[in-house]
Amino acid sequence: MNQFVIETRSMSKRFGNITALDNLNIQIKRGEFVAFMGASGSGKTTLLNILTCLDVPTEGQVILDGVDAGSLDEDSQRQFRANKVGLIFQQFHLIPYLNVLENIMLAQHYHSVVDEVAAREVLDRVGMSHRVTHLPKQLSGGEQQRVCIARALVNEPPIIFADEPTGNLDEENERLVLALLKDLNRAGRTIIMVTHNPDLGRQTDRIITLQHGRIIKEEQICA
Ligand SMILES: Nc1ncnc2c1ncn2[C@@H]1O[C@H](COP(=O)(O)OP(=O)(O)OP(=O)(O)O)[C@@H](O)[C@H]1O
Repeated sequence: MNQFVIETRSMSKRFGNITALDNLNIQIKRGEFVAFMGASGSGKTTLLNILTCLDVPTEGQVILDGVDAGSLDEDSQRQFRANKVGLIFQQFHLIPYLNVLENIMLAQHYHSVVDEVAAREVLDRVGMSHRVTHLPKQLSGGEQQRVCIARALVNEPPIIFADEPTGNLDEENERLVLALLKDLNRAGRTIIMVTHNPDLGRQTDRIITLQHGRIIKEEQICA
């Protein structure tokens, strides 16, 4: 098996005459926890969109779990997202009129089969089993993010993408969410996190800093 779960080869993305990503060669090992950092407009979101098959590069290759993403049709891209990827967002994106348990079961429904026991188990893992019948608006930001982590986990994806996962949280919840991500990483999941926060970045294995769509710095973090 290829040791890299994600690889980009001379990959660029242009929007008209704007170069959002410029000739990127990135290799992420299975089980790594990597932080992408960089100022606003440096290309982080564009990169995440491409690595999750929501967008395609203009040039170069993206190899996802050994498969050339350029060779995937739309259906296979959807399957890749459903089977391999869990997404955690800054803005949570929970369905407001579904309760906590239903939000998790909806993610199961889109993936395969609905299994209430498994849904409750994953909520237990993030410490949210006492809030299953609450609506998202009845939860604090930290609690909502824990539900999002449960939703990202419920289908057991090998790769988790977290886009500013603590951007809307206070320090205590930031610590809690990061601890959860670290636990998942220790359990073998690859985690790719976009963050503006250098303190968070330093708690991963590696920080890759982008500027104007290029890598300007890579730091290996020693625990
Ligand atoms: N759909 C688009 N059309 C045109 N230009 C775009 C599009 N998406 C992104 N860009 C441009 O590409 C560059 C990179 O944007 P991107 O959103 O990836 O940056 P970012 O690092 O995620 O920024 P932020 O931290 O503010 O979210 C910017 O110059 C942006 O204006």
